[in-house]
Amino acid sequence: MDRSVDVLPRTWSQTDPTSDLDLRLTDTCLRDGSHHKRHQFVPDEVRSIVGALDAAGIPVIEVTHGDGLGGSSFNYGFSRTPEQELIKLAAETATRARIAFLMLPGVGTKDDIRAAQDNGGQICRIATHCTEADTSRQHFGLARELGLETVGFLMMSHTQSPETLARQARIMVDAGCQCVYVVDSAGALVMEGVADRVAAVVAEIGGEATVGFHGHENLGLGVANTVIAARAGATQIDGSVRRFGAGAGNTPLEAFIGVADKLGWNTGVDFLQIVDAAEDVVRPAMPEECTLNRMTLMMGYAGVYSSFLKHAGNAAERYDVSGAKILLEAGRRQLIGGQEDQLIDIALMLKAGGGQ
Ligand SMILES: CC[C@H](O)CC(=O)C(=O)O
Ligand SMILES: [Mn+2]
Repeated sequence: MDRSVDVLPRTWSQTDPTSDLDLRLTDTCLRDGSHHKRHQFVPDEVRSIVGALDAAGIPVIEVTHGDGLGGSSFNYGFSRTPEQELIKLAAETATRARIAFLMLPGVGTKDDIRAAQDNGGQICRIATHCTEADTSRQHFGLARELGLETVGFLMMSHTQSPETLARQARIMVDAGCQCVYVVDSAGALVMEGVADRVAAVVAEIGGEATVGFHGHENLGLGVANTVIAARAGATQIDGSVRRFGAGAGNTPLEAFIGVADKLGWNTGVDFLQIVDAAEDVVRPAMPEECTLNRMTLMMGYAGVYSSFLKHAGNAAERYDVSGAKILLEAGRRQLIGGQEDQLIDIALMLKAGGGQ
């Protein structure tokens, strides 16, 4: 059956130099969505989500604790099902998709990478704060030695200039990274800010490695930012079906796929199938929709790491202070991943009448 749908007239895109892009998509609802789910995925959810995304043609599916390999802990929240078990299930379920896993140096270890590969993971994504790429060297080295495909994540990219990001991307590529992502962890970037950063990274590493973009929806710009990232040269694109991710969620992948169809870009994903998967398979696994609200908007506005949302909400409730004010102060302090405990510090300061 021909499932193609009529798309808008392409008056503008006919003159667009990027009108025939081949993009490789990664769905991250089983990793970034783990933050939203408080790391409570169960095997049946992984089976059904991987089955549906794989059938629709999503080429890469990321599965890990939200904070990456080894993230299940008191600090970040314990996984209901061990992540290695979920990676194994995902790999057994996928017929075409490759399974990716994430690790943050210092949270996971090299042994975790080995175990993830033994369980069927094929793509090793190493995430560092965007000024700390040098901490990823040994992990890229090991991943390449093991024959894994490698991806680097420069998190909180809004905090640094395009030139700094390009230099950090160079460190990752020299260490063995095959694709560097500009990661808008806080959903704080506004279109040109994405384009400039992606373009600078492409100028530095293009020809040796590809460039990716990972967006968050905190200012409602996930799809727009991702489109402009692709126009600037990003060929690997992250998103989460139904936005299932931290903060207000990730770039909604099904919406991006529809937009890509209209622009004549190739994703290899069947739009009608992915829309059904979003509604019938992914949504039921979500505790609630990922929405724009006071807290998530504040994250984008103040530039706060999306995975802080639940931690800030917990601190606000526990100390009976404004969660939005906690986030504003977290943005002012430019907190980075691993500093979740400072959210409690901020809550206590607000409770004592400080920072009001
Ligand atoms: C804790 C890792 C983080 O969630 C990675 C990521 O998706 C991001 O920085 O946006
Ligand atoms: Mn993310």
